[in-house]
Amino acid sequence: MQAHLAATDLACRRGERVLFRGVSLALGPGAACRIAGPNGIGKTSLIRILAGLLRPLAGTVERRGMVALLDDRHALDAQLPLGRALAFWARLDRADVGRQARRLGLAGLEDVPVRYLSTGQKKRAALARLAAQGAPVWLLDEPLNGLDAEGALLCEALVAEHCAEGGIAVVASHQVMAMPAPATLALADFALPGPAGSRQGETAA
Ligand SMILES: Nc1ncnc2c1ncn2[C@@H]1O[C@H](COP(=O)(O)OP(=O)(O)OP(=O)(O)O)[C@@H](O)[C@H]1O
Repeated sequence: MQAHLAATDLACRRGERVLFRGVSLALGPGAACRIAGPNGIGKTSLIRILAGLLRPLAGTVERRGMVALLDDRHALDAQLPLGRALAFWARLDRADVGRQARRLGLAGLEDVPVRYLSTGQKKRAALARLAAQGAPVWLLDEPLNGLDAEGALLCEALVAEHCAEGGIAVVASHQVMAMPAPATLALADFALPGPAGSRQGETAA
């Protein structure tokens, strides 16, 4: 089954604000797209709509293939040593997370409780799980946050390899990131006019 992710005419409302309207994209195997825009424009909201975690105000999303979401909720048990926290996902995903963890520079940290890891180490651990998981569709929300220069290069390499193997990557980031394809969706182009971007009389979906 070939990976596919398409969004048609999406609109998003958060609270009383309509953030954007008319967002569409269509990504097939090997495609990548960066969602760019300033703080608060709605990048995380769009990623969550694409993931199926947030209902759009309007529009539809079609997904084919397993979807993996990477955001600042790393889904690693804070009480467990890193090795055991990753082993949980290795069992669930039937994947070699250890190999990816070593690649991401986490060797030697297996016995350190997740709660003691630095921000960048936790992000690297989440990337290791993502890379091992084998999901064809990656949704990455600010993947470079917390990473040093070497970590950022590793993250870019993972995305490039994923797409070269036929995966799809959507990356929401206000930071410039090397992407395997030059496609950028500037969310500001779809933001509602006016200071609050709101429209009267609309109801939340
Ligand atoms: N649950 C919510 N209820 C009401 N408003 C919300 C909710 N979640 C987010 N918002 C608002 O929606 C807007 C967009 O938030 P979002 O996190 O999608 O933006 P972003 O582009 O990812 O921002 P950043 O670059 O700072 O991460 C913000 O103004 C935020 O306050």
